Amino acid sequence: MTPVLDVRGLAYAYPDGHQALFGVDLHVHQGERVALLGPNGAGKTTLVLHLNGILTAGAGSVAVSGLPVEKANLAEIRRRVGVVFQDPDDQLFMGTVRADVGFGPANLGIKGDELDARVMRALERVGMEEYVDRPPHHLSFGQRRRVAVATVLAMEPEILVLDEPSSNLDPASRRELADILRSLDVTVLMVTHDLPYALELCPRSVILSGGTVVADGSTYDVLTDDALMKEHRLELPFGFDPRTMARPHD
Ligand SMILES: Nc1ncnc2c1ncn2[C@@H]1O[C@H](COP(=O)(O)OP(=O)(O)OP(=O)(O)O)[C@@H](O)[C@H]1O
Repeated sequence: MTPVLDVRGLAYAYPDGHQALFGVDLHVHQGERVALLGPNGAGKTTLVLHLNGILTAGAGSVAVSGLPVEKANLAEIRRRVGVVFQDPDDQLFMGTVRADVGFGPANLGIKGDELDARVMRALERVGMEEYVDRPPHHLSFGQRRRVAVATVLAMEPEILVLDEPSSNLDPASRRELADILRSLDVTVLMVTHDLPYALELCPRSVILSGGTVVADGSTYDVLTDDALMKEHRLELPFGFDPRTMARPHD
């Protein structure tokens, strides 16, 4: 089966010469939810920026459902790969929630009732349909993050990539977003430092460290490998022990 996301030997140096990725391999199949973990500066954001062609591979390749991420395919790649950035304000810039969520599909030529239906469907999936005619800047941070997820869902992507989805959310909003993400029938790659969130949501975790993949396995196995965790500066929150938790993915 062709992976939804197929990263092979990806290497990248920033223009200043800093080599951020050294031959990364990552294959994600349809319906998987995968956490991308790793210490600060590991290269996680650099990797994510290659998935929808914001950065171009120095060496190696990235393909989404068999389509190479390259200039000629960027419009289609950006429809297939929905990236939810850490700061929702990077994604919301229109006067109303409706206009923001409809922006991407409208650019694909969708209009009228079909556009309205797409917008409402995406907002319903994140529980924000009541806010459709509100200005995004009047919403709370957690509500703006949900709308940012809806802007991406409205494109009906094949893979949803989330950068730190739980950051700055209160515990109830964090839980509600987890419920939303679990309910979506979409492949998910989630960059996070929130290890309990990774355990709760993602059966599989990949650790990126120093620009290379150093572990790829079940989230439970990764988080309970004390030597691996220590070596790559990953720490569980005080008092949190996966061994004593219900194992959500068994
Ligand atoms: N524009 C840039 N120019 C030069 N080097 C950069 C640039 N952006 C990032 N880097 C470097 O590339 C490396 C990887 O950075 P990246 O942002 O991908 O890490 P990260 O894993 O996402 O970190 P964090 O967890 O802190 O968000 C770091 O050493 C960083 O300093």
